[in-house]
Amino acid sequence: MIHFDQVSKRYESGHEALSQLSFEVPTGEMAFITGHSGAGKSTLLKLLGLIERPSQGSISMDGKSLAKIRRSGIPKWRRQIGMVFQDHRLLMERTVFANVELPLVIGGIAKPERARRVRAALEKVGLLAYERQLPDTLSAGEQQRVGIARAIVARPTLLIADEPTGNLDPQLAVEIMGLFGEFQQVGTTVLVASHDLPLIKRMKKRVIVLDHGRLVADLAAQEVL
Ligand SMILES: Nc1ncnc2c1ncn2[C@@H]1O[C@H](COP(=O)(O)OP(=O)(O)OP(=O)(O)O)[C@@H](O)[C@H]1O
Repeated sequence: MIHFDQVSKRYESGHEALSQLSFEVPTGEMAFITGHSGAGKSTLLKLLGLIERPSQGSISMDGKSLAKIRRSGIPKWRRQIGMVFQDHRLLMERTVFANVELPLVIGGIAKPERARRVRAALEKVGLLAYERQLPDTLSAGEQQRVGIARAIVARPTLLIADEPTGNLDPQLAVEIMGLFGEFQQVGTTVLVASHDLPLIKRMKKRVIVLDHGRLVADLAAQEVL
């Protein structure tokens, strides 16, 4: 269970990106975070990844307060979270295999186990045949799938994705969102920031709507028409 309790985030510029945000996401649920540009979607996900800290309020996951995690504990925290970005942030001079392997290297997983898990993750996103290639020989959609494989390879309990389909054509976007749905089906909690309303409606998952940093609507999956 993720719990945001009266969370506000004011950047050093003085801008309040999130205001008194409270909501819960049960373990294993998939939810979209939507809202206009600047509504605070990325900020919300950054708080979960401990890329930013709240100015007020508290965030917890499975009863553990994120405020208690110090700087030295951040790498360990991030190992249980998979993060996907719009600009996938792949290492272009490393192979697809090496990119996906990276979180496992950082996590100290032994080599044979790494190879097994990397191949399982690549198979999941349909890219096993590409493991020796460099990312820039792949299409945009394929590169995004490498980013997703990297995010799930360490079997995170929480997957967060910030506009993961922003650069993709509609058909590819549907496929990528479908992949997130599959991860949810195997028990991962999935939070996706997106402003692609037609695609969100199609997915029929919970939708949390932000407006100028405030939560203005929270629709259960069955309310999404
Ligand atoms: N590091 C920062 N310093 C100052 N202000 C910031 C910072 N990051 C974000 N903001 C501001 O906070 C507000 C929320 O930004 P955020 O990126 O969370 O919105 P968003 O909903 O993800 O927008 P978009 O859809 O355009 O990515 C915006 O007004 C933005 O300019």
